[in-house]
Amino acid sequence: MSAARPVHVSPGAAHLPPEVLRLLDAWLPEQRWYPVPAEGVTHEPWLTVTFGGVADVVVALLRLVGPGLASGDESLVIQVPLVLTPTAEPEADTPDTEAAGLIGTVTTASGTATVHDGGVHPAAWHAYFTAALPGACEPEDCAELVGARRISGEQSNTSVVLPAMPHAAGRGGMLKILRTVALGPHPDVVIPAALTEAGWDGVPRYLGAVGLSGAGAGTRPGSGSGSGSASLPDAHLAVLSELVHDATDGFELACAYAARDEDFGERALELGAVVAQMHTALRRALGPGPALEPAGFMGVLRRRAAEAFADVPALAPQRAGVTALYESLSTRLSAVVARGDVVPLQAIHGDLHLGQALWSSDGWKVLDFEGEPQRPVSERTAPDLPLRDVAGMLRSLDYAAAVGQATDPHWAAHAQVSFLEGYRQASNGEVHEGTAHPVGGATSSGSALDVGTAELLLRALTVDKALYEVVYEFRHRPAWMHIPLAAVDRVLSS
Ligand SMILES: Nc1ncnc2c1ncn2[C@@H]1O[C@H](COP(=O)(O)OP(=O)(O)O)[C@@H](O)[C@H]1O
Ligand SMILES: O=P(O)(O)O[C@H]1O[C@H](CO)[C@@H](O[C@H]2O[C@H](CO)[C@@H](O)[C@H](O)[C@H]2O)[C@H](O)[C@H]1O
Repeated sequence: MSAARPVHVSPGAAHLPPEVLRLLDAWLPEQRWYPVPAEGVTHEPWLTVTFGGVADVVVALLRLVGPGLASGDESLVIQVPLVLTPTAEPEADTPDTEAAGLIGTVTTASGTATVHDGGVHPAAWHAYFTAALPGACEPEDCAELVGARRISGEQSNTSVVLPAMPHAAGRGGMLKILRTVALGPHPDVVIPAALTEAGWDGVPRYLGAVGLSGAGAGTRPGSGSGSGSASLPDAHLAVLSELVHDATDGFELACAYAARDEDFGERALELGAVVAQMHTALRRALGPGPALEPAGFMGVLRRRAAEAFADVPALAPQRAGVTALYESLSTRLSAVVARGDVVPLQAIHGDLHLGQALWSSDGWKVLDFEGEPQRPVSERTAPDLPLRDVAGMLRSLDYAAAVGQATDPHWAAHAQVSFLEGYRQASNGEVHEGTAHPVGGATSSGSALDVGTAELLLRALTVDKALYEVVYEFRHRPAWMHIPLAAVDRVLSS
């Protein structure tokens, strides 16, 4: 056993020869987690991270520079862990070596080295793991990493299952290497840490994190230490949590029900209750936010819609309907505020969908508090309306009906009504404590949204989510673009 490994941070491309950077320029845009369309984008080395006592693992933090991308502190930064291994012979590129994460071989003045993707390499997993957990093992006898494997699939980050890792409640860990690094404490660290500390068991228990400048807010004291320089930016690189055993992905579960036309009502009801409890736990753990300010809120909705219209020409016919819906909402919200009512904001999940929920023998567990990865982090972490998460789940149930090819035309609507009922029932418990409105997240202490405004708000947030999804599908899965496009149509004509 050793102490937690210190993390060393150097500016620019220290430890990374230009040959490696050139290799990455070609490889990065092909990765599923690459966050933007690659055309015209260059990769500018920002920081390089190494781990004390580990020779061959180097993490490149690269700023994405290009047309339409934010710059300076707002830049999109991607995390690229690499394993550089000196070798005598260049390794041939075959399907086997690709699966093992071989990016290529470089020859520099100091010799020839293979370059592997650290996201799929045990040496890098070990480096992160021992940086997150004090007293963790050495690589040669690391029982904790036995059987470790990266999970496959459409992920925005890189997650590694550690089935043998012991913890207070049993065995099994999940190491998540964050592919998009944000300046400041990362919500996928801070929120699970706060919910775990508050004792809410609807989230996999938080165990530790890796950060640049020491333990950021919400990390275990002493874990993930950086090299301690006061000038280092605060940013998280990875998070470690308990593995939820025998879990089924919520989206796969719902699609399987939809494919059989089986009633998903009971599961959806339970999920609604868990989402309501999550909102209560977040409000208690992180405190209430400020009141919603209609002009600013509507400004953000309109800007996001304008961005979606600019990105996806197929959305053009919806522009007038979206504008009219937002206009009605703006008028109603202004009236709410004018009569002295307050709509409080709070920490929310921010990108809630069925794939962020695991169904286990212990009920539903909620994952991935990163927020919508395509949004700037300041927007993602800002206090928001809990109703935004509700809209996210409603959209997801619609996706499950479409992807699972439910033939029952009421499958999605029935699941959505059950979800809302579960949310309402669990929120009603809260009203007695004077903290939450059963639908809209407004306070019950003399200042609630009227039902009409709450419903309009939910429609607008559903459209906002569906527009985000249209852009997401346009970039990543064009064959599914019809699903959110149809939803925009439906909400506008309802
Ligand atoms: N603690 C956990 N226990 C079991 N499975 C998990 C856990 N955390 C994540 N997963 C699985 O990994 C997948 C990806 O995790 P997630 O945090 O959503 O990553 P991403 O941001 O890359 O989408 C989830 O859909 C889930 O199937
Ligand atoms: O991978 P993340 O969890 O970061 O989220 C992104 O990818 C999701 C898809 O993997 C995407 O979700 C959309 O598709 C889901 C079905 O695959 C559906 O259940 C969701 O409702 C829908 O939004 C998510 O929007 C995106 O941020």
